[in-house]
Amino acid sequence: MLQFQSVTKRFGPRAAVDRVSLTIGHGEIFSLLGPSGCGKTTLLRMAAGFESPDAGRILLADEDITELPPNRRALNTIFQNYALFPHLNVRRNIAFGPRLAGWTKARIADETDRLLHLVQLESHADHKPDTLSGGQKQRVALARALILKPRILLLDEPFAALDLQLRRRMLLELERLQREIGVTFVFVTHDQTEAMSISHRVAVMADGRILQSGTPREIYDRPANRCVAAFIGDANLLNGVLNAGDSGLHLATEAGPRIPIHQTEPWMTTGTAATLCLRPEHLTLCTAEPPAEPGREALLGTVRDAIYLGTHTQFVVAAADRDWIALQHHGGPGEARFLPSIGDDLWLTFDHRHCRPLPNAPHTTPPPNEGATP
Ligand SMILES: Nc1ncnc2c1ncn2[C@@H]1O[C@H](COP(=O)(O)OP(=O)(O)OP(=O)(O)O)[C@@H](O)[C@H]1O
Repeated sequence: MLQFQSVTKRFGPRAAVDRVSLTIGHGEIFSLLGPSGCGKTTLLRMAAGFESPDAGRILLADEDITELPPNRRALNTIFQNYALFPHLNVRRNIAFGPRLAGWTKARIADETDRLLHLVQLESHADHKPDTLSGGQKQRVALARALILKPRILLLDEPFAALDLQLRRRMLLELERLQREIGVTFVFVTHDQTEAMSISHRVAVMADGRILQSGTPREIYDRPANRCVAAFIGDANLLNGVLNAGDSGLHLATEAGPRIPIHQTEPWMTTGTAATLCLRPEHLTLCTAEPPAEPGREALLGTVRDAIYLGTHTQFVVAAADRDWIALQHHGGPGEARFLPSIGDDLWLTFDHRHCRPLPNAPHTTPPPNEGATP
């Protein structure tokens, strides 16, 4: 549906977007995720036609739109500040685009009613924007964009100004709309929870480049490099070096554990500095020293911190000269789980199979025309 082909945009000497290639499919909810200044908005503005690339092409349903002005592109953009007309009521705000496009009165009335129903604002049709809540304004902005039936809706941090509960409701609403009308949504966000919870696919950006694109699960379970692992979710990231030993390639970490590598990848050469990624839920805490087991690591440590998270507690455990993050589930009713207190000595164990060796450099593994997928 929307394709970026090696797109670059410079502001002065610096590339805000650097040779980005990306394909977004029809009906997808796709998120561009990354830290502030990584180029997400610039990429979105180029799709909308508000910026033009210095190099590369942008295609919409196979048509080259790189040089098309914004009003000739079959897409619509919603920015964070809603941009509703304050002097028009909700109904007239929604009907504004169709009026300008010269639709008949009957068609405008029908379609406006349909959209009011879709965003569940029938009872507010006569209200002015300044009497609406943030979430209601956002729904009007959505209806106003959707009435023109864009093939793609671009949303730049649309929910940033909303509180957590409203944001959750809006995300559910968007998912419902997507199911009902099949529009392709492209989101820009720096909020990984938002991106991971709603998107079919996510592209993680840094420094104008796409580090990885894939489903939220792929990105969480198989981050392409250290930078992605650090940005998405909590992770224990251990520095190390790849070494060839008697039993094959392994990652010797500064913290001590030597992790055998069973599946080698092209970047894994002896002497290469690398990172070991171990997610907190894969660490187990126990009071007694566990029996030695091949493929399982056990370290003696001390609890330094505990954060209660409702269903889980997150522990920070000092062991082998570093801090480890471990997530312990509280278990169901009647289940007695080991939940230590700050200052307790304990054993921290993990399985080598849950350790993921990652390249340190961000751009080591991208395939030719796409962000790096695992
Ligand atoms: N019109 C402009 N003129 C000069 N530099 C710009 C312009 N627009 C963006 N930039 C620069 O390009 C880089 C990428 O900006 P962009 O707004 O795309 O980032 P972003 O990832 O959307 O950030 P944020 O999440 O903070 O909005 C930044 O370094 C920014 O300062």
